[in-house]
Amino acid sequence: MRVLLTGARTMIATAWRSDPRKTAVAVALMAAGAVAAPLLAAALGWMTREVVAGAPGRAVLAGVVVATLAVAVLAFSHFAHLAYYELAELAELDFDERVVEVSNGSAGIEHHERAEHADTWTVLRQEGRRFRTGLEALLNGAGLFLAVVLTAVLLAGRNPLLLLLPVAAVPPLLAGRAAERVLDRARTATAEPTRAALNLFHLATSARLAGELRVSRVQGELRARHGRLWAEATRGLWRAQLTATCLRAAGQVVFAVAYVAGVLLVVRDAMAGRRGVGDVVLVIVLAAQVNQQVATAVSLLQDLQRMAGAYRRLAEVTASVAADAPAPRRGSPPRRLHDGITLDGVAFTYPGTDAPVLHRVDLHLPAGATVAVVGGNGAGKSTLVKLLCGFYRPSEGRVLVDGADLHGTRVDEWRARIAAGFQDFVRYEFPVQEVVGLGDLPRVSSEPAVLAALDRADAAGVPADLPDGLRTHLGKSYADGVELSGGQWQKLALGRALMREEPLLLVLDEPTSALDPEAEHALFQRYAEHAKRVAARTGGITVFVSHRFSTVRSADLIVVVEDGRVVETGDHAALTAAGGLYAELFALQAKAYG
Ligand SMILES: Nc1ncnc2c1ncn2[C@@H]1O[C@H](COP(=O)(O)OP(=O)(O)OP(=O)(O)O)[C@@H](O)[C@H]1O
Repeated sequence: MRVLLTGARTMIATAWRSDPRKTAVAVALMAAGAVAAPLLAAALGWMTREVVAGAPGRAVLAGVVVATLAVAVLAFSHFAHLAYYELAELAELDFDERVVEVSNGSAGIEHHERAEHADTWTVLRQEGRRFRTGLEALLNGAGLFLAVVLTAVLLAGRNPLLLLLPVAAVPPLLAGRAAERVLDRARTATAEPTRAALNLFHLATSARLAGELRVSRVQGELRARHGRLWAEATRGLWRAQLTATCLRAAGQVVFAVAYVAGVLLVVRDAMAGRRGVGDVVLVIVLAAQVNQQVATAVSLLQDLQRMAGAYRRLAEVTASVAADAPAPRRGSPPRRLHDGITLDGVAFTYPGTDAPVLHRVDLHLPAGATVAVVGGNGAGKSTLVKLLCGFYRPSEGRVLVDGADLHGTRVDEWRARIAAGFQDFVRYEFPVQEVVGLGDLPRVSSEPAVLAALDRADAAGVPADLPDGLRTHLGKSYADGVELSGGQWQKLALGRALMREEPLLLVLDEPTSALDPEAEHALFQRYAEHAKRVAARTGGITVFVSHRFSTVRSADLIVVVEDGRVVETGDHAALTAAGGLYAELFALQAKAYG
């Protein structure tokens, strides 16, 4: 209930903040439309009385009132709908913005990785779309409340026993709430197959992946798996729908009995001469409205509960993201590195898993060095990079930046001093200028800065080949958007990573996997020279993760990672002379590339 009230308050406050006049008009129209219905029943009773009494003048007047109220019942809610349509859009936008804010609201990325949060995110993304209904329900609910009060007053005036009619509306309401709880549980329980099915649907309809799917001829298999997952989710939801429908029907039966009893009561009063025929008409119409009011209340309650459920989930996620947040940090990163970055006995296990991914890593990355991290798939290279960026805190040990624990350093300041290019990069569907410029937000509009970054990334040719150069809009979401090749997207992403000119730490986690080995090698050489010049001023470190040994041979320090352990470190000459894993793998790759 508290969540429901909080959700309702938040929605109304959002609507009021965004447009007080429209909110007031919507509420007023809704209220007028709601009270018009019981007033119509009263006017019908009045008209009947006048007709029976043979008073044509008053009967005509009553008829005009009846007609006016009948039109009002239809028209008011229609106009109110127009008024609150825009408000509902704003409420939905507000909710979406909160979800985005919470999603990015912590320094780390733990809350995205935890399986127990994944279901909540799935439901939240879907529920955001239903917010329009939530606000409508709220406004309709306020109008309904007025209508119920007026109806109760009119009924009590005919026979106090008729007040039991609204009381009989309670069981359907309770049944409706129970039904919604059943559905809510089912939605959470089926979130996993729903998410998996949506993922398969996305794979099977993505233009980017269409080629691979055709070549590997897995479309049929994907369709079958999608069908199975969908059927599993639907089965769970259907069972819950069945239970919910039975619960609601049981509640409605209770009211139906009370309705029949109420009408019989007033008919008996009329036959005994205690009531006129006008009162019978009034009660028959009003009692039917109570029925309608109950049905509306039940469905409104469902919408409101659904909205409250979405707010509850949002509150849970917000609380857990806040709980994941580290204690306030005081330290600032140095302006330049003197000693470098040290991993001191670092071990790491991903949250929600048991198996350690890094085991007691001791490693020193000297200031000003270009460092290459090599190793097989799943060795732990990207995890190492994530710890350097401060996405996670090591489970054991410390990451020291010039001797100061990274955990005690303000994350936002550390992030402002580093730059990164990831294997899994973002494809922003913006103009090229922004796609690259976003790597250094304050200079997002600076053309010279973007051109220089593209030059460092050896990617100046990408905009040069596009119809509007840096102004070319990218991506398929726009009619005039241009689609790039995987390698071109990757080059722009690399340019973005190189926007910051003097980072203390630049991590490039396989940012060139779509390039051929020679291009990658040339790029690394070129960038390493630039990095050396910058490093002389700032002591900045460049960490390059790659599978290709030919690329990394000129690095000052090569770190070989295997099964979560650093097994060798040194430069190319030292490592080949040592004749260990690096020497073996280097020789293997050299032979393979001829
Ligand atoms: N978010 C995660 N949650 C749980 N385990 C993870 C997560 N990310 C990676 N792992 C596990 O950690 C191990 C190391 O993964 P990591 O991505 O660091 O390897 P990598 O050396 O970068 O591999 P690749 O070269 O294939 O990219 C793997 O066994 C992987 O399954």
